[in-house]
Amino acid sequence: MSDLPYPKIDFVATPLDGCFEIRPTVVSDRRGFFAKVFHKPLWQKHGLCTEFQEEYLTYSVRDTLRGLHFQVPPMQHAKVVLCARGEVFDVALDLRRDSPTYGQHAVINLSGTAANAVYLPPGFAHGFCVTSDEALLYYKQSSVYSPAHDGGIRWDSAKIPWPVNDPILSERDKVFQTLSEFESPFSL
Ligand SMILES: Cc1cn([C@H]2C[C@H](O)[C@@H](COP(=O)(O)OP(=O)(O)O[C@H]3O[C@@H](C)C(=O)[C@@H](O)[C@H]3O)O2)c(=O)[nH]c1=O
Repeated sequence: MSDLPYPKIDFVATPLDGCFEIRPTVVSDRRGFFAKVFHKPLWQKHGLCTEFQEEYLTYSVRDTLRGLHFQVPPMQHAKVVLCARGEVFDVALDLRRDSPTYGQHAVINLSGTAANAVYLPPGFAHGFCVTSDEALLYYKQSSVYSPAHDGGIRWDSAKIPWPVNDPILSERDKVFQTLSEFESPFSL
């Protein structure tokens, strides 16, 4: 018996080491579709974290932008983000100070119909912008939420080609430090 999952899951490397798009095979029939995202042995084979401390959902309307968020050490975490409904322009920003891609980002378009997800290792900031009328995002994180370690980079300071110029932002997200002001506590 094969140890590979059915339906198949593809791991698409981004230019940022350790950050992946996870693409499940979507199997459709008259009822709708089935897609398997998580398969512990295969995630381990790709070097991904498989032990998570929190899972949560967020719902957002079109043009909402949340981010760019991270938790600093010792409460840093790996994060998995899946768009269960709608479409988002999702961004991973490398904040590992000794990384050859420090300050660079990857864009992954997530959608509820593709059932794809992004895996961000520790040392990344995450954000997204909603490009459909509404979007439901499902997260897994490898450490618990810690307000004292929760931080961010201002959304418009990292040369990210966001699909909106005037997004809906939280008051907190409007006033984060810029990427150039940020002194990274993350290492590879
Ligand atoms: C993230 C988080 C927030 N909260 C609280 C704090 C606040 O009262 C309320 C909403 O928090 P925020 O405004 O920070 O939520 P939000 O802006 O949606 O934060 C999220 O943004 C995206 C981009 C991510 O990557 C997530 O990990 C998370 O940081 O929920 C928790 O209780 N637990 C949590 O894990």
